[in-house]
Amino acid sequence: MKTLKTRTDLSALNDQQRKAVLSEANRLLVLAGAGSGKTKTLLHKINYLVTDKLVDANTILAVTFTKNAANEMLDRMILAADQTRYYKEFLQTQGITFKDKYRERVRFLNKFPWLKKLTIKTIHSLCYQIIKTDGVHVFDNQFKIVADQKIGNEFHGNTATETVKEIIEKVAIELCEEKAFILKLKRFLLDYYVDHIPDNKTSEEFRPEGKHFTSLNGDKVRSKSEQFIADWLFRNSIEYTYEPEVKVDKKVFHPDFFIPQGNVYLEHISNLSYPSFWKEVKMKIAGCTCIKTYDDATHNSAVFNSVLDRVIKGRISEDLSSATVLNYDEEFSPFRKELKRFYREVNEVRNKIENSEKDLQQIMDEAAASKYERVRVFYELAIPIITAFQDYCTNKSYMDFDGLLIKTIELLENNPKVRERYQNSYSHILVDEFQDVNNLQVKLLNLLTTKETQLFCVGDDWQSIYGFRGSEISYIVNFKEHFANSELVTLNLNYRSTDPIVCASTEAIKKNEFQIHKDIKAVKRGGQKINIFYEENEGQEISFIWETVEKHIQDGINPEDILVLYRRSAMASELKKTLDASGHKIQFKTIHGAKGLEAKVVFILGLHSNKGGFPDPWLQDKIYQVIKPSNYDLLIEEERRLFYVALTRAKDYLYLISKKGAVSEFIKDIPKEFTLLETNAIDYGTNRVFLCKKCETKIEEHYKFCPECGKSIEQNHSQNIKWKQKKNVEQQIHNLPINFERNDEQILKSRQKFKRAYEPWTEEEETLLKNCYEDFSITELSEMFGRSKGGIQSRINLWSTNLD
Ligand SMILES: Nc1ncnc2c1ncn2[C@@H]1O[C@H](COP(=O)(O)OP(=O)(O)OP(=O)(O)O)[C@@H](O)[C@H]1O
Repeated sequence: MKTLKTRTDLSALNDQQRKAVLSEANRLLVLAGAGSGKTKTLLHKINYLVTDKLVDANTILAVTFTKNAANEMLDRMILAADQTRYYKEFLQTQGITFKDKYRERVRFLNKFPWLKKLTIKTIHSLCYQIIKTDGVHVFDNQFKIVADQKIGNEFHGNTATETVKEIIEKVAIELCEEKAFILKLKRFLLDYYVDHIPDNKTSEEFRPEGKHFTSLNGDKVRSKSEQFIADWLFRNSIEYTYEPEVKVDKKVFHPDFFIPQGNVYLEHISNLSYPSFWKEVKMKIAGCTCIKTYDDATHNSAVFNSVLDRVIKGRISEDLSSATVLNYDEEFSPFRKELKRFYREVNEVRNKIENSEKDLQQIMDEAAASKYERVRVFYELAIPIITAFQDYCTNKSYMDFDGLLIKTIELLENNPKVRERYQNSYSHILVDEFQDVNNLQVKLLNLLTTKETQLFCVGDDWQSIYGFRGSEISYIVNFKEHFANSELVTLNLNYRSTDPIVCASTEAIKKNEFQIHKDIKAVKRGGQKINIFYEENEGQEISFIWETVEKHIQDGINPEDILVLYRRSAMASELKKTLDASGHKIQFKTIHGAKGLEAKVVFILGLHSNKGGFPDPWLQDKIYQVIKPSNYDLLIEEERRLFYVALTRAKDYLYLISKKGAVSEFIKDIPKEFTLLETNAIDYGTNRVFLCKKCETKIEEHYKFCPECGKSIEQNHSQNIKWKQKKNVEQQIHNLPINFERNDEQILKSRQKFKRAYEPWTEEEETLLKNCYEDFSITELSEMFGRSKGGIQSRINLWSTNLD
């Protein structure tokens, strides 16, 4: 590319990056893969605008998605401006706090006044400023921000002391003062989060055998009808015993219920009940009153209610109209986890409704028409909570993040003078992470720009991962249709990761249909292949990661340059505890939270196909489909983009953690040429499979030679032999008796991990260890013997010292 003389130093950019910086287009999309210098290009563009184009820094607005990204942008601008290199050294100082960074950032911004004039903000922060200044037309401008979590000082302390989650529970508690509501909520939690009644079966069909239905007072009963009776008794505050034992003539009977207040037994008759004639006769002889209800009546709950009113209430002397008031804490104390999940789902629904085109009434009508009881009841509970939440926030002058956008749009749409003022304020608008914009954000950008405004967007459609929060990947994929007369520059060199990581991630994402094809090349050639670990037994993954982390730290990698990523926080909790206890301060992040980050060593947890693994297309839940129908393939595509983001955080070493026999489809998508098989064998079905060390062909265990290159399995696959040897030793250890009876808490805990923790070594065990310890690593021995690594090592040390 012909180089144009510029005052800004653009020598650190490649041709495409420079083309983007120099472009005069009023609408430009810089489309790139991960690690290709999007942010770097955007920052050079700002420098170029101010230095070469003499644009007033006051009129430049750079929009980021997170506060951290805005701070990082500012830091990178300061680093470029600071010739003394002091700021670089400061940022590299170990242990500096967030506050230290903030103070130093402000000090440096004061040193470079033009930097201070720039507006580098999150989109929410920009809206906040607009509403604070001009929002009196649309809201109480003394409002406070309310967020899902406690937030820092982004809004100058103007934040509510309570979080969204706290308010949701608060208004729900108020609604629970009405008995019908609290009982409906409890019934919902019990049916769908405790008993897990599936959508596609009628309740009656659901596991008719065994006691699988939880009644409102927590008993497990055998059928939906019995649950109905138990619930009816509970609602009416009538005490009962479920399946009491009755002895008549040395025979024991178990009628369904005993109601002491009326001294009656109740037997519910269904086509699954055992013949009751004989039982009845015997009970009558014994003088017990036994009333019956029939399954036919249960098909209509109103009918069944009146049956119970008639047959039971008449026999009870006490006045039931003064039935007890139910207490929220008492009712839900055994179900806090389920309640938390329910509120989380209500909040997801609330967020989605705010971002959707539909209003509450429409959602309510569509939910009421759902053919699934679970969906109908969920909305019967959620809509009153969401309405009460909105009223509460208006009353307190609270605004949430989506509210900020909605009110700003309303303000700019309805007040042309205010809109023009903002349009004139910004001649250049630069947007980072453009792939994650949603309808509201694009609406806002359109309101802030005129034909003359330069809109410079950078993004990567492969990294669009906020569809679940309403972002629309189509804005980046169809940029030209949304922004007339736009131009496109593509960046296709990855500076971050090694060749196998770039190739593997590019191959993985290519499985998506909805994407823009890009030919990404790694600048760093060579590098270690991706390491896949297949866990065979519980706890192995922790040992593997622990040892690998230690190995990298010994090799000189800074623990802060090691990143553990996961789809859901629960996947990492055990590992985090273990590593924290070992004193290693490595970074743990959800993949969503790792956006924009990079690290030398990355582990991705939970890549298995079982429930709670990865991919996890949770939005296919029918509850969310009421707001916006989404098809399964598109949800998997978003999961795959999330996988791509995770893979591309790694600079040099990448470890994927999976489970033997339940390998995530995403791992199978990575071509074998980019992966390395370390500790365990892959289970592709019933046979154990190894990769030939010479040509990496899959070879089943029973093969004598590699069918591809002819390499002998016996010679080449010591792993295979070793595996058999290991199984043999494990079997022998398994057959040894456990001789130790102590049950201290610490020992029990340790036993969950190591079967023989604290048990004295027996002669047989010691002989076994002596025979095989040279063939295995300490970790393998620890797994085989069910003892800690320290325990094994000290045993071995003992003999070596004795030998000396
Ligand atoms: N032209 C270049 N020459 C050398 N290094 C570069 C160049 N462009 C970018 N880099 C380096 O590549 C790395 C990634 O850059 P940057 O963070 O700007 O990428 P990105 O595209 O925004 O990444 P992502 O979208 O994956 O978060 C950084 O370490 C950056 O310094």
